Amino acid sequence: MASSTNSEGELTPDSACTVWVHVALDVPLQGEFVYRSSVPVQPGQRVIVPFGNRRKVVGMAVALFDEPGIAPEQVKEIEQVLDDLPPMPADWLRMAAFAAGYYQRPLGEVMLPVLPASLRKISAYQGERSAGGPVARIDKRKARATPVVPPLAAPRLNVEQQAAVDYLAGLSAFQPVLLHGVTGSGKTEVYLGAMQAVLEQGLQVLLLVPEINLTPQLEQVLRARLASLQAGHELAVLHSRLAEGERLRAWLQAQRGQASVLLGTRLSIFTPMPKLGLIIIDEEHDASYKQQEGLRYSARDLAVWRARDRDIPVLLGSATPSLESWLHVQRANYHKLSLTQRATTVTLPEVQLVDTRRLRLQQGFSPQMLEAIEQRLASGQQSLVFLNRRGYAPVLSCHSCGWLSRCTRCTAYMVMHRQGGPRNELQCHHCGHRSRVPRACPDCGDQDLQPMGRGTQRVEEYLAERFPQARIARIDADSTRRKGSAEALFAQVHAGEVDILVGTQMVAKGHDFAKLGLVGVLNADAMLFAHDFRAPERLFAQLMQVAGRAGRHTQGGAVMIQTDYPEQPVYQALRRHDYDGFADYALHEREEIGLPPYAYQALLTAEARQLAHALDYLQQARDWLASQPELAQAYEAVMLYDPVPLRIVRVANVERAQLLVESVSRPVLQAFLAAWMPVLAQLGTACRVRWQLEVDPQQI
Ligand SMILES: Nc1ncnc2c1ncn2[C@@H]1O[C@H](COP(=O)(O)OP(=O)(O)OP(=O)(O)O)[C@@H](O)[C@H]1O
Ligand SMILES: [Zn+2]
Repeated sequence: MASSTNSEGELTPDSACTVWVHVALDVPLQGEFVYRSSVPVQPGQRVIVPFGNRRKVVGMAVALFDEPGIAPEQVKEIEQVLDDLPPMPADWLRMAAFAAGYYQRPLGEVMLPVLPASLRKISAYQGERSAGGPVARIDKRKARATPVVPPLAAPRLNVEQQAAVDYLAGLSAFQPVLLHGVTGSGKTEVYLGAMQAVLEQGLQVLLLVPEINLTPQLEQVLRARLASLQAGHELAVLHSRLAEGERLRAWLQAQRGQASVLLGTRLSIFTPMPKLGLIIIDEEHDASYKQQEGLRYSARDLAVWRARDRDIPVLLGSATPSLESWLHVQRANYHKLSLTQRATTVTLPEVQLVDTRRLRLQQGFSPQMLEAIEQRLASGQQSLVFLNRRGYAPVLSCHSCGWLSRCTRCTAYMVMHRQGGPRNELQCHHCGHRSRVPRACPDCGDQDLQPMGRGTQRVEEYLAERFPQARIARIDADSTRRKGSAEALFAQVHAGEVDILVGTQMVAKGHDFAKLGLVGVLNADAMLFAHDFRAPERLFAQLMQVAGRAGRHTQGGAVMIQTDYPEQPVYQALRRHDYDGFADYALHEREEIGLPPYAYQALLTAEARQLAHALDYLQQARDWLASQPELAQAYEAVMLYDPVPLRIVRVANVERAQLLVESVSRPVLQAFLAAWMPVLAQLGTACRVRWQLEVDPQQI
């Protein structure tokens, strides 16, 4: 007799015989793998199985069967069932299955990589140092004591905030809510208010933020607020910079229902939370919610899916909502709540466009901007200079022969980075290649090599020269590489130890700087004419966010944007703080051309040593549909564009091309992609190219 299963698909305890198990493995092969087990195993349990000739891997049991479905003698035995955790819950398995289907990835490539690393490492379970497995080890270790935070009561909410909280507190079933609040309107207080109502019912809250850098400030507020509530509520924080042990601990707190609130970046969406009652997504428009490698999921979209599946409300907050969410509001799929006023000051900062066409700039600065910085210095306020380009100069050039610092491996320039004298470097921001700055031109030997253009380092250098009395700090990916350095820099700004802050988009979002009066934006036009159709939307959001850092706690905040194109609709809408106007304009344009959110896209990318091979692969993938009259008809609503090289076609000596797939119908697109995947895999092997398919690409 084969083993018997009860109605939940679990093995009944008395079954001693073999059971056949589908196991999802983190290998790039579609489908699950069949194993046998003579000990009880349940779906959602991790198992150690032999794979290939000698390897062993951790997999996830996803289903049990009475029959193997293939010749039983080919089926290998599960080596160990890991039972240091209860099986992953059913809703978690459903979400993983949905993500695998929607993003066209093998189930194992979804389920395993999203777990804390030690839960899927053989060495954590077997061998001398495994000591009962990672869960037992972490449970034995004492948690690092968290600083005790003095409790902080909520401020008196204003009318709009209170109305938003009241509405949210009245929800108990699935309902997506868009909280559209101007910068500094106190969206965080609405999150906290909504959260409190859910916590009082003994439920858990998942709060997603786009950036690690935003967690410390929010974490502090959250701790203080939780401390002021009656019941002892625990907060867990999850992001990718955590050490492995810390990550596992936070994950376990959430998974065991001990943490009432989980604050985290996009990967937290995959954390099991048994009592989940509310999901909040801060800065919902932010591109960081989209994972750019491996499983290319959108944490925002999965959050809405998860909320629907769990039948709970989901709150999306932003000063500049994505056009996707805005359209959902127009179509009445999402309920909209608005905060139209700033919480602490009466007015939004004045936005001034500085027309740079006829101006003489000094190191990129207009006289107006320099004067404004000077005035703020005199009055003891901070200024933020925003430039979305790190390094010293984007390219180095030889004035006598025209040599430029090209990367030998990419179709891109090497960026000059100044680290002092002989340590000055050229760095390729695409492949990571680094080299010394040459003393003389490699082509003609001339010693007069000049940096062209400017990045944050050079701006910082110039400002130090121009305002010797000012305390200047720079925050970008370079200045914050060491763990803790971003926190330290932000703390300096908050403490008022900085007069002028130079930064990239890292400083643009979310931060609540109390003494910041002026925001100056350099080189905004660079994004205006980018090829991506989302460029204006992104530019608008970014500038609106960075502008929103000004004058949050003092009157008279001001924003200066330098541009050669002041008449562009993006800038005009910014001047008026007119998100609605911009969104209507942009949506109208998208509808006319049939672009997202009015259409759905997927992007097939191919990589090869030679561009022709990549293009050829894409062309064959495209031709496949045309060659099947029946399918071509069934997928009439799917449009396959011509294969094209990427704008930066070569990176690290690999040539890249892409093919865009589009349809007005999401289900039709999904069905087509599922049918197309095996063809892509087959062609990929035949053409020897690396390929990947991205659903809902954010960058094209
Ligand atoms: N009701 C209130 N009374 C007094 N202060 C408030 C109130 N609500 C919020 N604040 C304060 O207003 C400031 C701005 O709030 P918050 O950072 O939540 O804005 P936000 O809407 O998230 O803005 P952004 O989109 O720019 O990040 C904070 O310092 C916050 O403490
Ligand atoms: Zn390179």
